[in-house]
Amino acid sequence: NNHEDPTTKTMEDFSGYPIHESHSCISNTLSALSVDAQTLQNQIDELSSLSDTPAPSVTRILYTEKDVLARRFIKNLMRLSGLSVREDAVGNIFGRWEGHEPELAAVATGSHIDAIPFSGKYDGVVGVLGAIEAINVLKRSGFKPKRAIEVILFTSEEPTRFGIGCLGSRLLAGGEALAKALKTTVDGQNISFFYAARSAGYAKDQDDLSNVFLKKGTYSAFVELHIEQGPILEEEGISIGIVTAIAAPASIKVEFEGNGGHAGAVLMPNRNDAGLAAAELALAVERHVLESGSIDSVGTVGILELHPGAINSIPSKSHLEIDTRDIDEGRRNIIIEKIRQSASTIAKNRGVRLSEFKIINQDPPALSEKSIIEAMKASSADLNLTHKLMISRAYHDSLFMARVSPMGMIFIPCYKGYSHKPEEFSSIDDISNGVKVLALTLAKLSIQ
Ligand SMILES: NC(=O)N[C@@H](O)C(=O)O
Ligand SMILES: [Mn+2]
Ligand SMILES: [Mn+2]
Repeated sequence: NNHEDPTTKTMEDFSGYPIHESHSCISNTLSALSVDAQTLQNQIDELSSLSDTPAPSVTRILYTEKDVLARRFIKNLMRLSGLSVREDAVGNIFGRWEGHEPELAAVATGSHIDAIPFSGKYDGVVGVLGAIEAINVLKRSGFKPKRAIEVILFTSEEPTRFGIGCLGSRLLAGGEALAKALKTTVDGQNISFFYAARSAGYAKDQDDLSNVFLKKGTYSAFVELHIEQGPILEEEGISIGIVTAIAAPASIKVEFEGNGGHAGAVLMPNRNDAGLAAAELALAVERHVLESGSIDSVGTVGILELHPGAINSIPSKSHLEIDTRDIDEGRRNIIIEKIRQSASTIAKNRGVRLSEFKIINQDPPALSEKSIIEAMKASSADLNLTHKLMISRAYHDSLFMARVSPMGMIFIPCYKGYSHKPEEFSSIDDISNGVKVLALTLAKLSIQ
């Protein structure tokens, strides 16, 4: 063993990597990285067919029949890649490639396969199928990890069915409050979380989800590959985005109740219209966001429902769901307070009752780990791929994995930055570049 050789010693001190092991195996790996692009594209296309809406749109909601079929599809691919597969009580799925020092904390990667109504086939999916292919790439190159590498399929990154995003990763990160809340959580059809989970084969004999919580130090690093969901990389012709921070998301549920009544017979001065209260609040959300004076503040009313929802009946109830985000948590919280104030002012002015103003989640932003950013930058450089540092305005499971593990994210370009709609698209070349950077980054992190 060549530790006696002073020059080698310094290199090891300098890089912190055991020279012989790292550089040689990484450089060998580097030269042998080949992505099976056609197979990967076929898998993306096949998975997109497991949808409750017609192509090119994809709709795949948590614990539905299509979701269960898609989960089976992923588990098969994990097994085909020689990974040992396990699932937890809410359906987070783990595929493990054992390392030659299994007692060390593993390196993890992963994303989600659930898709909001009428969305595209790349959001989340690239980070799951791409992660499995990244392991295939490393295996093909003859690389042997020291730390185990795990691919995670996170349950319900999208908030569609039970109104809370990143349900699986929040629980992995020790979401006590969420575990408690899920005992009484129902979806829009009044189906309980546990009934739905059991119909999909999860949460068999228990509703105590504390065993989903990850033990501290389970992972030494977590890296997620994802489409940018913005136009920057495509516009600037850059291949790889290295995420330095993830914006802080929050969501609010609001309900107004008024008197309702006949659209013809009730005169305007005698109305307490819950629908107009909702409309006024929606515009107030936009105003308060713009008042922040920062381009980084955003606010969306993505759900606005009126009851009874009849053209000739004055809305007696209205339901809004508000999504507001910012990379500056303080600035976002000021917006939330302004929205709360407006809701009660509007209710008073219009003589309707503010029957609910509930903050569903109000999460802090997350910062990527410096050493992982360095590993992603070095991997991109090693692969001669242009790259830039950027922030994520969309949230991801990484936002919560950052609570229990050093975190990093790799972005790839997507067509016009489209996402959450059927026109969402990333080329297989861009996806393959992302898979290579992910593979090399996982290799570097797994020999640390
Ligand atoms: N990445 C992504 O689309 N996450 C969403 O759930 C979101 O709303 O940001
Ligand atoms: Mn999404
Ligand atoms: Mn996503």
